Amino acid sequence: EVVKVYGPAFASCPRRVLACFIEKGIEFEIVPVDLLKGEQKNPEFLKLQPFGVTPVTQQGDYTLYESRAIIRYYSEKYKSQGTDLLGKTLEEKGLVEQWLEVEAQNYNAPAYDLVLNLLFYPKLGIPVNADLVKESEEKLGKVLDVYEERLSKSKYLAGDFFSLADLSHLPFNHYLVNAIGKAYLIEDRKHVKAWWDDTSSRPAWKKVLEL
Ligand SMILES: N[C@@H](CCC(=O)N[C@@H](CS(=O)(=O)O)C(=O)NCC(=O)O)C(=O)O
Repeated sequence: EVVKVYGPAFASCPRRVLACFIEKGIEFEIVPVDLLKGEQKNPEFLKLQPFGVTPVTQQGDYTLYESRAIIRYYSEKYKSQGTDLLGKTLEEKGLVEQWLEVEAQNYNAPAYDLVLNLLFYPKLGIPVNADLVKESEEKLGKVLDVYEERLSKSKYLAGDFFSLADLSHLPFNHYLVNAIGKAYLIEDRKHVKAWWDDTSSRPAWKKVLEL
């Protein structure tokens, strides 16, 4: 049954879900939500997502929000098709969960603050918080130093297989490298760069960028 994805196809968290769906061959339909008009704060939308952010998914009468919960649920539901994104053994699954949490708890906030300040605020005429940009850049650099060490021993974050943990980084890595002039954070780290070059060249991710 087709899964509805509420959210703009350019936004990072909807893209996290779309990348998963394309890797898994899950049929979806995008329901646009105009963030610049603040549609995500409409009463209708808040009924779906009380925090007023995108994405939300609906399949039949099953509604889910929080992009990382969505990709975990659908990767499990459709584990027998498309790319295996969860790992095979319990130990592999544990490492996928660990690096998904590292992304959500350590990588996301500094990456999000950089993208918000350097990409979206200028478009919305909101002043850039230069101190926060500097702090976020330093914080993200330290996080990526940990990734560099891990990726010097392992092709992907959870092991020798591409997983949700790697996929979860695609949207913000893409903006760092291609939209806000912070490519050096990725490209000056040999193994992080190799990881980015490999994961961003996946056909599924290229399809997301065409949506
Ligand atoms: N934790 C949420 C975050 C979702 C989120 O912040 N979405 C942003 C867009 S983006 O970060 O994915 O680009 C949004 O809808 N922002 C609208 C708003 O903040 O009003 C998730 O992972 O789904």
